[in-house]
Amino acid sequence: MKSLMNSKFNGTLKVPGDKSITHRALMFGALAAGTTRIHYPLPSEDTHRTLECMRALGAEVEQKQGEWVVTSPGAAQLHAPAKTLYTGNSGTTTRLLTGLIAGLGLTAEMEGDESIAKRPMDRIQRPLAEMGADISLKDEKYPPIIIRPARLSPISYTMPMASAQVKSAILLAALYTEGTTVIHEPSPSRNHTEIMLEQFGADISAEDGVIRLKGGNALSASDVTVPGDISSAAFPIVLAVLKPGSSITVENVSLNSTRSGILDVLEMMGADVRIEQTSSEGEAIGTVHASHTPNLKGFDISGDIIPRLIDEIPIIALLAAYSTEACTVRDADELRYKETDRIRAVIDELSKFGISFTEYEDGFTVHPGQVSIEENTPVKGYNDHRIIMMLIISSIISDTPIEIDDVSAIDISYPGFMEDLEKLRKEA
Ligand SMILES: O=C(O)C1=C[C@@H](OP(=O)(O)O)[C@@H](O)[C@H](O)C1
Ligand SMILES: C=C(OP(=O)(O)O)C(=O)O
Repeated sequence: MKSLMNSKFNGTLKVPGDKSITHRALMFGALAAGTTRIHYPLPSEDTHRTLECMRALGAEVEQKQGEWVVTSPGAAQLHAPAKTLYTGNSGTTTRLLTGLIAGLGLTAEMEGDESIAKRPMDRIQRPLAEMGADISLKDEKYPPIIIRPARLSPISYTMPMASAQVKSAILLAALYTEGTTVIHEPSPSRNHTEIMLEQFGADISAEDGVIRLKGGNALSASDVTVPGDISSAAFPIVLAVLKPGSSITVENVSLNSTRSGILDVLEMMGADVRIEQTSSEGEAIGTVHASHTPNLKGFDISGDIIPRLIDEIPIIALLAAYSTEACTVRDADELRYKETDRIRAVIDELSKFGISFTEYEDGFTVHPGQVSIEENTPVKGYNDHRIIMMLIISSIISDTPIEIDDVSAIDISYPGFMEDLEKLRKEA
């Protein structure tokens, strides 16, 4: 990390593929008979967990450079896994797969790492049980998850929280039911499942927060090209905005409006960020140019924008620390149920750099002030990739090395993160 101090960051970058889209392409590829080619998938810890689970259900997945090829006998020929499925650190794998397996009427046991063991699964168990699924949880809430065969029926479900994982688990379970499942979303959450299901031939519509899926259509294998992940791009983009002398371009990144809330926040703050959309068919894709901007304005965000930037809130907290005005995030209680309690983690660790917060149950206010890091301050990454990458960016901006307990979790979502920063580095 020392080599990244006293530097400017300039140049053009392509970040690794979108994690949410890669998970879904593997799952839909396994459900569709035939061959699905996934171009530029994200080869990360989390997506490898989904890949291995699809193999355990009977799909073949060939990993080539820049392409994964899923060959499946089709949903009806998939089988119960021989062993407990291991979902590692991945909430998306755990929740979506529970819906998928319940929908296929198979038996399976599923467990993950220490963090997954603390993430609530009753949020998917409830609607799936309403459909008729037989799912047991530890203490009625946590993994390990046991799924037993059952015949499912469509439901009409109003989601209590905006969660693409809950929505997607229900949609996957609904694929093979007779009739139409209707889901009401309180706020728009990421819609990759809806976009990809349509591409794979499902009878699905989404309008004004209501998603309708008519079960019974077999999915057709289809090729998927995965754009760069905006949640990964967020780190170099914020680095460029905060670091004097920096200016970067991120190409081929997802601009899906259910994911691009961080770009709206940067605009509210008056950051020098320019966006060019290059494709709007299916998943919107484009280029983001970001340059250093002094005197950033404050922001006050809550409501519908929150699911659109939920995973970016740790790095947005750092951005807020460099604003000349107070910045507030509310309605983000979902952050307490991620890899770690991200509200606590952000406040506990950034407070060590002299950043002043007011904490709320559902968010925080960052107060304007001087960020000052003492050399080699020990900080915790909580094994949470997004917290660790945010801490690394904070250290680089301050030109002060810090001691992070463990950085290996970066590979959950952004393999090559440090190498990408190194490529953009120019001596100051
Ligand atoms: O569906 C997905 O791919 C994801 C949904 C979000 O979680 P929730 O559904 O819990 O909001 C997000 O935080 C996660 O990183 C990925
Ligand atoms: C919350 C995240 O992922 P998951 O829920 O899949 O573990 C994330 O990537 O920030």
